[in-house]
Amino acid sequence: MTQGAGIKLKGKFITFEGIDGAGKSTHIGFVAEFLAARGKTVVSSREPGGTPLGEKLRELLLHEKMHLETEALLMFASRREHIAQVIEPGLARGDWVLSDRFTDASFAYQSGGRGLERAKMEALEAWVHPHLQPDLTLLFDVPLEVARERLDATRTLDKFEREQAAFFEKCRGEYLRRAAQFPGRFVVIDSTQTIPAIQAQLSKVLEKLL
Ligand SMILES: Nc1ncnc2c1ncn2[C@@H]1O[C@H](COP(=O)(O)OP(=O)(O)OP(=O)(O)O)[C@@H](O)[C@H]1O
Ligand SMILES: Cc1cn([C@H]2C[C@H](O)[C@@H](COP(=O)(O)O)O2)c(=O)[nH]c1=O
Repeated sequence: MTQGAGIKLKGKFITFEGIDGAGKSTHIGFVAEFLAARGKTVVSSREPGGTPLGEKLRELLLHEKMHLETEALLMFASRREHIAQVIEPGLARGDWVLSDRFTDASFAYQSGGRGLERAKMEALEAWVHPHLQPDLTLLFDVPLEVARERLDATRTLDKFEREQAAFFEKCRGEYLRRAAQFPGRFVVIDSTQTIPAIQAQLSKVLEKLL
């Protein structure tokens, strides 16, 4: 059970991670329906974003050039608001909170991809959510050529999605490093599988958490 500082958090917190185009957003709806069908109240959200202020920060983060440390700080500013307004109130009510990305994305993108020292990221994490970690992190893992093909087929690319292959290799590497560091909360999903095969795997993982 996730614990806040002195606050009993009764719900469960599940995060969805992966490089852009890995397929995580595709599966959030499935997980929400799976849990709702089993009587859970589900809150689905995303980062950066998830609150009115967070969505404004998202626009800046996805479309404006900025210093790397500004980018990291704004990611955590959006997160602080998201935790205060959405994540902790939801968990305190006993809801299941699903977030399309959380702090692992900052490690993957700002540290892995862009090279910001991990110690700075750890300091921000310790400041912004010292007592909160996901109960489960689903890491959708794909080779970046597959992710790129999926993105190119579907949308206009934002600032991150326009990055070069080497950037995404480093993001993916950092995600996999964190999955190895925290095996108790990460489940790595081979996202080259078909959508039904992934949903079957997700069902088994979720059954264990119910
Ligand atoms: N397992 C899969 N097989 C084939 N296509 C998939 C699979 N998973 C997702 N897709 C397709 O790939 C595209 C990107 O998926 P999705 O938007 O879920 O990725 P994402 O990881 O959330 O990307 P981003 O982080 O950039 O939002 C979508 O068109 C989706 O239908
Ligand atoms: C939370 C978070 C996100 N990012 C990046 C990762 C993605 O490229 C975008 C968000 O877009 P999505 O389509 O909603 O996945 O933001 C990041 O660099 N650092 C973070 O902490």
